[in-house]
Amino acid sequence: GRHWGYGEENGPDAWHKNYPIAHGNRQSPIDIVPEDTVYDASLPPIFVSYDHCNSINICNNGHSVTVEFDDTDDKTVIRAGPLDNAYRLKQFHFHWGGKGSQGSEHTVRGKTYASELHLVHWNADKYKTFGEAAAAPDGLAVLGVFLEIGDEHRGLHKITDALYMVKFKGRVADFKGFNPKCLLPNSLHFWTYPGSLTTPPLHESVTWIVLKEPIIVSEKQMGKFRMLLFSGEEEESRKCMENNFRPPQPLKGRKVLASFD
Ligand SMILES: CN[C@H]1CN(c2cccc(OC)c2)S(=O)(=O)c2sc(S(N)(=O)=O)cc21
Ligand SMILES: [Zn+2]
Repeated sequence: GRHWGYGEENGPDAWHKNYPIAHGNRQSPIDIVPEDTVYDASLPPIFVSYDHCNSINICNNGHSVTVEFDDTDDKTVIRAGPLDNAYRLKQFHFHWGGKGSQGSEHTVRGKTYASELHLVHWNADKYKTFGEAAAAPDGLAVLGVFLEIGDEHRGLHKITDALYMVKFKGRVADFKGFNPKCLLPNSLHFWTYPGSLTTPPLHESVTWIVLKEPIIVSEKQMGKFRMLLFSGEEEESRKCMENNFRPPQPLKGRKVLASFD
């Protein structure tokens, strides 16, 4: 049937037809209003252990470009912060705009960024498989990092130089030994709130950890993401992969905690 996407017909406003949870009480992304967040001095810092990094491949899934990791043991995890367990890195991917500075999913007092990086982790202490965790209320933790246009980012080059290999939907290429630690900003100050996947199946299983400090990337590097296609090689209509972001969703009374004052 009609697969979900970001077009006129199958975009975020239509997702509720096949995924009624789209109108749920803990949907993501949200607009983060700093003055409405609650500073929680008891929130420990997040602890990122990405040292034994083991990326496997880079893939164009028709919605974004993802880098997948070997999550068969606790080599690459995040802990602490709002989390009660160690959460294993499964994949990271991006959302971005068509031009200028829209493209992020979370916004900060209405400000959009050019792109947003999502590092997707699952609670392997508590759940046996990723799929099981992805459907559980405390199953996933996604670390969100804003990308702002400025000077070029040295760590992002390895990614943007590999995008030509996965131009078309369905393409997968080897992409070993990439350590996403180089994509994190200096400060790990974060906002956190209970939310959902921002794409179908929209499971309300994500503890969101959104870093306040953006990383800086160049317009040229962002342009390389827009050379990706939503469509497969065999399709005649070639649609550039861009504006693959869901707009902010109702907060529905949720509290956003801040790890910093
Ligand atoms: C297509 N995008 C999603 C893919 N996933 C997925 C795949 C299979 C099953 C499943 O639930 C059972 C989820 S995922 O968990 O890796 C994520 S994380 C995420 S975001 N933008 O909120 O960070 C979107 C998606
Ligand atoms: Zn995402």
